[in-house]
Amino acid sequence: MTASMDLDVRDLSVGFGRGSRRVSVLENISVSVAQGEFVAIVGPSGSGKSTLLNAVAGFLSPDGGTVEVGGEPVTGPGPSRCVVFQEYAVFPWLTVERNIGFGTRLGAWTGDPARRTEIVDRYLDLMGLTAFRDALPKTLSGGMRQRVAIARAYAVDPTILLMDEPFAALDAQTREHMQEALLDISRQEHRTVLFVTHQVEEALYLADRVVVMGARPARIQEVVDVPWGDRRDHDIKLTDEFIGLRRHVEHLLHDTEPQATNERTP
Ligand SMILES: Nc1ncnc2c1ncn2[C@@H]1O[C@H](COP(=O)(O)OP(=O)(O)OP(=O)(O)O)[C@@H](O)[C@H]1O
Repeated sequence: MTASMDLDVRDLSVGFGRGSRRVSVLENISVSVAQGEFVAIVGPSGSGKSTLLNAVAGFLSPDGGTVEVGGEPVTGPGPSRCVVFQEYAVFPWLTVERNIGFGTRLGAWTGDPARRTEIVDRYLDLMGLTAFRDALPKTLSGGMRQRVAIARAYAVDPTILLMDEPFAALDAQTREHMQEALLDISRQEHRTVLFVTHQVEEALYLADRVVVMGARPARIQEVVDVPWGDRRDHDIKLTDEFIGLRRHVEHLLHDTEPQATNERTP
C-alpha cells in the first residue's frame, strides 16, 4: 500500500450462510481510497454495497482478501473508522453537544479537555447546530439528527469516515440540504470518505470517484472519475456534462440485472 492511501481493499470476498446455503456476495473486490478522497459506491439493491462498507468497518470477517486502513490490517471495529448509518444513530439521552463530545472521547482528542471543547464547538458550528447544542435528539428533525451523527463522526477524527446511505431516510428537500452541508464540511476539511448511496446523482455530486458495482456476486463494473473539482455547486447538476455522466452510470446499473443466487457447495 502506498503511503497516501487511507483505504486499501485487496481481492475481498465475502459470503453469508453455511454449507450448500452459502451465498457469495462480494468476489475479489479491490478498491483504494487516497487520503482526503471522497469515494461513493453505487450499485443495484442487494449488490453488496453495505457488505463492503461493513467489511471496512470491521463488522464482519471476509472469506478472502485483505482490508487495510492507514496501512494497518482491519481485524475488527476501531477508532480509525467511524460509520454514519441511515437511521439517526445518536444517543437519545444525550444533548447535541454531548453526542458530539462522545465522539471526541473515542478519537484522537481523548486526553485534552480544552481541545475536546474546541472540537465540539467546531463541529457544532460546521454542521449548523450551535443553536441546538442543549437540545435532545427527540426534539430535532431527521435532518438535524443526521447532522449530529455526522458531526460526532467527524469529532472522532477517524482515518476514514464510512457513510451507509446516510440521507436515504430524508425527504428530497432535506436530502439536498444535507448534501450541501456535507459538501461544506468537506471543503473545510478534506477527510477520507467512503459513501454508499442508491442515488447516482448524489454520488456524482458529492464524490471525487464513483465505484459502480455489478449484481451479485458483486464485482466492480467501472470506477468513474468525477471531474467537477471546485465547480461543484447545485447548478452543476443541470449541465450537459453532469447529465451525460449520470446517464452513463445509470446505463451501467440498468445493464446489471440481478442474477440468480450464486451458491457454493460445501
Ligand atoms: N448478515 C447477513 N447474513 C446473510 N445475508 C446477508 C447478511 N448481510 C447481507 N446479506 C445479504 O447480502 C446481500 C448484499 O447485501 P447488502 O446489504 O450488502 O447489499 P446493498 O447493495 O447494500 O443493498 P441495498 O442497496 O438494498 O441496501 C443481500 O442479498 C443480503 O440479503
